[in-house]
Amino acid sequence: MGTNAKGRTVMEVGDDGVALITIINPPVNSLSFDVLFSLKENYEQALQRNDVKAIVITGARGKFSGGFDISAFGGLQGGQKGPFSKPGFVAVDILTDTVEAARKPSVAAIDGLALGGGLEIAMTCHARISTPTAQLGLPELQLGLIPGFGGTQRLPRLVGLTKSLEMMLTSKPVKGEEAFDLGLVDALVSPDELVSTARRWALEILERRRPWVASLHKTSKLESLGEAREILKFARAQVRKQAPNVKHPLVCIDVIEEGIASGPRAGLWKEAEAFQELLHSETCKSLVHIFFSQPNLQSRVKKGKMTQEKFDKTISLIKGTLGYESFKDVDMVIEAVIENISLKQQIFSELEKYCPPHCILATNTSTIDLNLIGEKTKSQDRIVGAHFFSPAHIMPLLEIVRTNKTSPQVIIDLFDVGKKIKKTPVVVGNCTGFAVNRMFFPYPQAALLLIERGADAYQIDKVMTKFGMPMGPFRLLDLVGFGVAIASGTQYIENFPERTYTSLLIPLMQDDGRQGESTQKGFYTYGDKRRANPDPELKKYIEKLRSMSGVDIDPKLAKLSEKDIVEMMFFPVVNEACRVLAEGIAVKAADLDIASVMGMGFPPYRGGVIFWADSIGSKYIYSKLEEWSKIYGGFFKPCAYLAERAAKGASLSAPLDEAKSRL
Ligand SMILES: C[C@H](O)CC(=O)SCCNC(=O)CCNC(=O)[C@H](O)C(C)(C)COP(=O)(O)OP(=O)(O)OC[C@H]1O[C@@H](n2cnc3c(N)ncnc32)[C@H](O)[C@@H]1OP(=O)(O)O
Repeated sequence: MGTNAKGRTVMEVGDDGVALITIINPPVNSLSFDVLFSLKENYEQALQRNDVKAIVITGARGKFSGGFDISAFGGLQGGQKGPFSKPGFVAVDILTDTVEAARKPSVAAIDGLALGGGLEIAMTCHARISTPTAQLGLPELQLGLIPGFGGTQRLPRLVGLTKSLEMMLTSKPVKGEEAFDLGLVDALVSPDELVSTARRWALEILERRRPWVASLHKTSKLESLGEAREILKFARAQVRKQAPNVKHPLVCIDVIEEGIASGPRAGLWKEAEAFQELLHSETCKSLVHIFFSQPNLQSRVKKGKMTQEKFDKTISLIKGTLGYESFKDVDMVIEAVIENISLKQQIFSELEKYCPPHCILATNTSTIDLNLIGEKTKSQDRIVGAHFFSPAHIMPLLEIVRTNKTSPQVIIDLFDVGKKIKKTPVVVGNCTGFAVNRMFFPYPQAALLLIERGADAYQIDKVMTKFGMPMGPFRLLDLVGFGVAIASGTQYIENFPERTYTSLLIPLMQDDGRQGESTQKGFYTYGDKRRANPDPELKKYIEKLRSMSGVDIDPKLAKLSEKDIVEMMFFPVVNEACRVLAEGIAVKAADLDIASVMGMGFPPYRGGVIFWADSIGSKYIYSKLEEWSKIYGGFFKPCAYLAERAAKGASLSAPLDEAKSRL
């Protein structure tokens, strides 16, 4: 997890009288306590030495710094004390009163990354020189925090309020080129000229041939207080709409406002206090857990819009064909036809005939057991699941499914392809639904169970989006289409009959020509711009269903609170996730957390399904499921894993010693 090396800075003083301080803490030169102490020591020494006229700060191996060492948050959250737990020690004592206020000028020489605390150090320097491709940003909000080393005060003063809000609230970095246009950096140079230019620049500042700017006191880019308040008001409204469940973006806006209204030093103190408080929040703990659970983050950081040129080039690489002739030279095939076992079996027999013997034969099935798909071939060592999530160009997860016959080389090659196409691959074992769909199959089923007994479909969807899901279960069923929902539901009925809730509502609606969004009618009706409108006719189908099945309205379910809905929707998901863990389909709980966030859109600030469940406690979840299973049947019955953890009062994520991993 994170950086284990403690890190340091080194200082070399050149004949030109410039002290070059280099941050060294691979792989991203994060700012551990040791790095910060060493930076402070070297800085103080540079200020004292008579042979030092100016200072340049840079990072080793082409990376300025990836920011504060995130792996140290755990210790701080656990109550670790030290100088850094004193609010303002770094932001005010070191960076503002020592570096920015120094009698000797400093310049930051930035290549690779200057993120979070890294950029905040650079902004306390009196100028910044960057390479055109470096990434500069304050991504702290993606960790449930706000910038803590003065970033909330200096960024608005360097790039203006609107742009700084955008950079902080979206956590997206800008490239050196854009940073130059914005005024965040003072010059762009190639990596081999970086340090020499920065040295010269620092001396020119000393000689007053370049401006000596303390960013904290710069005012030229700031709007008047009245205008600033309007911009901040608009930002607050946006944040309340887009992220209603988290408070740190609003805290960030408050802190920025304090600096504009009461002066930057007051802003620094407010920032320091707010940072300490947010560090201990559940949101921060959840998002840090997600950060360390994912194998590759850069795709998100780098994600940007595609240029027309890149689009044209990409499209030109795609070739269509109606036969198998051209398959003789391919290295990998990913089959993605509908969920029909005999069709898939036929395709794999044909692929085996036409593709070369080394070719990887992958299927994008979301539910069907791979052993069945490959049953009619002799190539079972090359058969693997490459399960992308809809919409595939947006959802970052790639579930790589292996059977006990898939060769390790095939897994490694597919993993490599996954990373190359900027997905987050997670290797899972083979079973119906694999890890993600299996864990989430109770999600729409719980919703169907509830509405048949009197709950309101549109309220359920609303509560789920309020909880942070991208959409509720009924909107999701409309999106995937009733054909797919019935096909995958059939897989669960056949494989897990004792706990699959069988509802005839969707077939009933389908018989009436409703297929979901594709026919503009499902649980919702759809007008222009894919807008989903609640449909009063839904009642008619539910009543018909009740008369067919004999299920009555349950007065309790007809007036569920939001908390009840969340629990009845997600505890069955947690229950199935426990089975997935117990069977070794996923190796560790963190894989299910990341898979639930990246594959199903579970809110990252809740840390993933298992992390969230552990914040509630296995005992409570078990007792609720047990209670509901007595009333509503096997769908809610808690599994043995959950029962055991609840009995021991143990967390669900603690490593499993008894169950053997299938991987
Ligand atoms: C007080 C301040 O305001 C507070 C802060 O500064 S909070 C920190 C702000 N910084 C960030 O949020 C940056 C987080 N890091 C990233 O976005 C990406 O890691 C990156 C863009 C720097 C590099 O991406 P990429 O090249 O894909 O490499 P990636 O696999 O993510 O990271 C390489 C390793 O560095 C670790 N790492 C990256 N940034 C780190 C950080 N700030 N602290 C500790 N470890 C970090 C990763 O966990 C990973 O470790 P691993 O190899 O053991 O899994």
